[in-house]
Amino acid sequence: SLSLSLSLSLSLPLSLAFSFLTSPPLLSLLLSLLTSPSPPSLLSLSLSLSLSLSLSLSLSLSLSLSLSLSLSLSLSLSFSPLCPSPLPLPPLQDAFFSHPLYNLPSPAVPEEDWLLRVKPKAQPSKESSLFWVSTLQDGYEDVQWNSSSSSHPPWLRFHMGISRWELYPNPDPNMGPLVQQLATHHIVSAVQKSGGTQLKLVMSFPNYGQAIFKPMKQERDEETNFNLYYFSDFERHNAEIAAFHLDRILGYRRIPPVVGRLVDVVKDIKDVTTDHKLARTFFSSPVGNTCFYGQCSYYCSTEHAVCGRPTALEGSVALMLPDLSLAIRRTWRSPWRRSYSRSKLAKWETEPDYCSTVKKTAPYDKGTRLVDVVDLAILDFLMSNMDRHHYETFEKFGNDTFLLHLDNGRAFGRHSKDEPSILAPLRQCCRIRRSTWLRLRLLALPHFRLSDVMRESLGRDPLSVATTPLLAEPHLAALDRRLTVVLRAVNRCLEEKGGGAGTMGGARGGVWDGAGDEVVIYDDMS
Ligand SMILES: Nc1ncnc2c1ncn2[C@@H]1O[C@H](COP(=O)(O)OP(=O)(O)OP(=O)(O)O)[C@@H](O)[C@H]1O
Ligand SMILES: [Mn+2]
Repeated sequence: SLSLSLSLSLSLPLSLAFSFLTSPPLLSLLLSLLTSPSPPSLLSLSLSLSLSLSLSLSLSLSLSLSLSLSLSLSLSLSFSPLCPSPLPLPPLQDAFFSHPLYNLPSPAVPEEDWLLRVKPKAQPSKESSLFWVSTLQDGYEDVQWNSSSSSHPPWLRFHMGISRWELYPNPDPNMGPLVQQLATHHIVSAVQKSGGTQLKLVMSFPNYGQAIFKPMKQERDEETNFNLYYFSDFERHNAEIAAFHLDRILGYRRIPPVVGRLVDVVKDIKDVTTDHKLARTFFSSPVGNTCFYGQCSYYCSTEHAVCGRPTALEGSVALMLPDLSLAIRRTWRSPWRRSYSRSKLAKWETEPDYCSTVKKTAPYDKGTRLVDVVDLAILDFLMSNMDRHHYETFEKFGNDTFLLHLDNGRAFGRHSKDEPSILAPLRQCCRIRRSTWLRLRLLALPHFRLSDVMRESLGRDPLSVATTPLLAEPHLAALDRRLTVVLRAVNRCLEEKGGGAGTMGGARGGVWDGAGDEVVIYDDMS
């Protein structure tokens, strides 16, 4: 079944097999079939099952049925109990992202630079369809997911759009529908995600999409206790959301989409979970709120439970990357990793010439890897994330590829203080991509001010449409302050190295010839 999955034929039986493999519960599978919006016959079935359906909804649904399948898909979003109607999200494209610096000419993506490929005429094997017919008699046979991308659900279109240099393009017409679904789609299953230190859940949607849910643990305007080490800090759901926006505004596009969402602890988690260990940790607090704490190595105890009000719980929902069986990821230890000890310092903190060693070490001695680590350091400095011990890449692309910026929950903990050491890669190596540098300078201009662009961008998150801003104003102000620190660091490098801006011949992925150790600006634009 692994080789079948690899062919990614996108037929329903196969994706069923797939979702069965990735999320064990058969029950949720049945449920997802019932609520699957794809085939009209099934849709009406799920309609008749739904009690809370209003007249206007069924009207618009039948309308959309005659129009197209994908339309009915987005309409079924309104089933979520906490979101009675689709949120009025403004269009995601705006003047800012139309700027030429966000639309650099790039050659067409060669076939081998896509992470996943659809086999155009792949048919499910007899064996696998028979296997599924036995349990799910009628229903899915009519479904035709073909290679035309308009028939794919947004999460799948996102997966199909991942390439060697970015997770998604700009502009991305798929981003709106994808964000909308993450924010409103019916949750058919929620189980604890294994691995990692803090509590998080994997949620599944009726169209087989999956997402990682991190619950709110800290109020948005709360600052992290100054006596707390970065490695014992809480993870913040709004940091995950804000990091996605910031990464996109910096023009990186290396963080999977994350949205804010209010879930119902009972209906969306407790009632649908097949995770017995998780289910056992639910309880009612003294004031009658429903709480749970799960099982993990930090903060998973009654004292650190997450609680609904009385059942509504805020959290971040991050789209899951393609399953590891389809796209293996490689984990790299960051050369500027902290010691994760209260008493020890890391090598880079004591050796002033640390970067010259890194520059000679593979894979940092060639290509874009070093400037990509600098890009990541800039993102982390802006949001004050000290917890970047590792980063990941897609194995398929070898060393010439972008870095995934996953796990940003410990960012945006403090606004009143900057952490200069996070910028060490930039300060010590004195190298930065030209495109990054130019975009940073753009974001320092009064009419494109970083804090303003962030405020506007975050304002489009479904959660801030519904409640209060996702980042408190002092955090936004800190972004502008830190941006000037980054630009000053680049200027200092240029002064020290005699304005050593030069072309290195190689554009994206070009081979670093090692000749220009003095070059500050890595030319990725020629
Ligand atoms: N959007 C995603 N899609 C798929 N896998 C993901 C995604 N985000 C994170 N992961 C994987 O899950 C792992 C744990 O997630 P994350 O790092 O966010 O949690 P954590 O509790 O902070 O973990 P740790 O304590 O190890 O840092 C990551 O190392 C990554 O491999
Ligand atoms: Mn982490």
